Amino acid sequence: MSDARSGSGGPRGQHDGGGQRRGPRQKSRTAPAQRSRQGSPARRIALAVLRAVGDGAYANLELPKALRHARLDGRDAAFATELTYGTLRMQGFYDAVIAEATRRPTSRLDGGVLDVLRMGIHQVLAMRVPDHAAADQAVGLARSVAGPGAASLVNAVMRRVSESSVEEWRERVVPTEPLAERLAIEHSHPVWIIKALRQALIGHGLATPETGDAAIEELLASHNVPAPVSLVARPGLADVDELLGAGAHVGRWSPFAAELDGGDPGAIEAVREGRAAVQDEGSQLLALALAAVPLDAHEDGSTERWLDLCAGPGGKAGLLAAEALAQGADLVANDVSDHRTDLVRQTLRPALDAAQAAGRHLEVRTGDGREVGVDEPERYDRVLVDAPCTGLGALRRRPEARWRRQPSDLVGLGPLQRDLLISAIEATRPGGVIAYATCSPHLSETTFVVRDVVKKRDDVEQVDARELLDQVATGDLTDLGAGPAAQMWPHIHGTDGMFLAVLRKRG
Ligand SMILES: C[S@@+](CC[C@H](N)C(=O)[O-])C[C@H]1O[C@@H](n2cnc3c(N)ncnc32)[C@H](O)[C@@H]1O
Repeated sequence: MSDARSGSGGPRGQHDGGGQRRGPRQKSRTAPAQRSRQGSPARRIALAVLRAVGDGAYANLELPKALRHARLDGRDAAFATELTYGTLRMQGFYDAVIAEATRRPTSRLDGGVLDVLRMGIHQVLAMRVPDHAAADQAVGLARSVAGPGAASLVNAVMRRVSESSVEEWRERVVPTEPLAERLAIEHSHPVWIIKALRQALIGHGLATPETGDAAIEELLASHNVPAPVSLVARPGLADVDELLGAGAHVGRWSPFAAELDGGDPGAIEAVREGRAAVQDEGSQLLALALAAVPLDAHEDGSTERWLDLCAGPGGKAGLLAAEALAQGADLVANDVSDHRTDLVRQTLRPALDAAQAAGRHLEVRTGDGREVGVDEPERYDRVLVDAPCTGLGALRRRPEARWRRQPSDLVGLGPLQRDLLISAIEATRPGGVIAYATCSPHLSETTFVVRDVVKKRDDVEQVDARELLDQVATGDLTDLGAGPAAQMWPHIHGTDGMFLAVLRKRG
């Protein structure tokens, strides 16, 4: 289930998520009065997912499972999706509203009741659900999770919240300064992320200290808008026209992209068969840029060998495999985790079949990427290091990530990212290229990693990743930063916040 579904009309209309618009054949098994007492199916699902996310689950995995299990689709599924994702995104703002309305910190509320309130407020302030319907349902849910006492508290809070508009609530709970604290409530992000992203906007050369405040505000706002569902038609396996015929429209940057305005991508045959997939366009461009770097042919006429060092779950490997097949190259897709390599195998299934039929070497393997440089020195022509990172560039797709991530995550990731890049360089033959990528613009995971590694070596030079991306893009791709690395941004390019640095090993 993609969050683009949530933007598709249903939840923003007069639908109240109570299942009242079901046709006679789709009747809920519970009677209307009982639905209100316990909350509608869509709301119960949203609450269950929020509770699971509170216990460490991922909304994008949990929600589709819950929707399938409850056999919810159409408008009810869209309602549950918007309710879940929207509530998670705006949690920071809603908690400020709840604290003001209850005159107590949210930490003093039961977790289930807090989630019920956040959901109820999202319906009233962001989904145009009638106040009485949102309140009734919230009361029903509160009673079922925490008993009658909680129900009357929720009733009182919902009534108080409904008395003011979202603008009035903003005026009441958003501080005018300092900037980070204002943005933290208004755009619902932790302060440390706001500060890090502002530094990243300036550090990558998109903003200056003078324009940084406006730029960070635009970026944060973009994280609260559901991301489009970008599809990739894997070259040689599917055609963009096939996706357009299934209702998608042409993508913005990638020659293999199409975009869905709504609906379930799994309903498209090419996606079901793995010939096409959901993939951010920035992600597509990174893989294409690495595949397109001009390289001298091997003197002995042997084929190129490509390596995807951190391949799981296989998004970029899917595109690299298709490009490798088209160019007559071999590819190894590696990941440290068995589970992730299983996912890569699934993603690459059609490409594995095609490679076998063509007599090409396409291998999926499990291994620690930090050891490849020692085990296979100078073996590969093109190496992708899509490094494990905080994912701060993909916050619009992972609504809970902003609350789950901690600054301490960077401490463990930094050495790993550097070791993986060093190993990739060791594994690359002289004259070959290494692409270092992250779906985070954080300077500690991007520029600083590349700078630290490059300054200690005399066998690599950085090439202009912006030019490479622009060459493979269908449109005029600008605003990628000061170079030679490239940084894409959701609020500028409509992609995830992908970083790419390309190194060439001296011949
Ligand atoms: C950002 S994800 C890669 C995404 C992938 N390239 C794609 O497009 O679908 C990072 C991956 O690095 C893997 N990883 C973490 N540590 C690793 C290591 N030491 N060696 C190899 N892979 C590692 C993780 O398991 C994770 O699958």
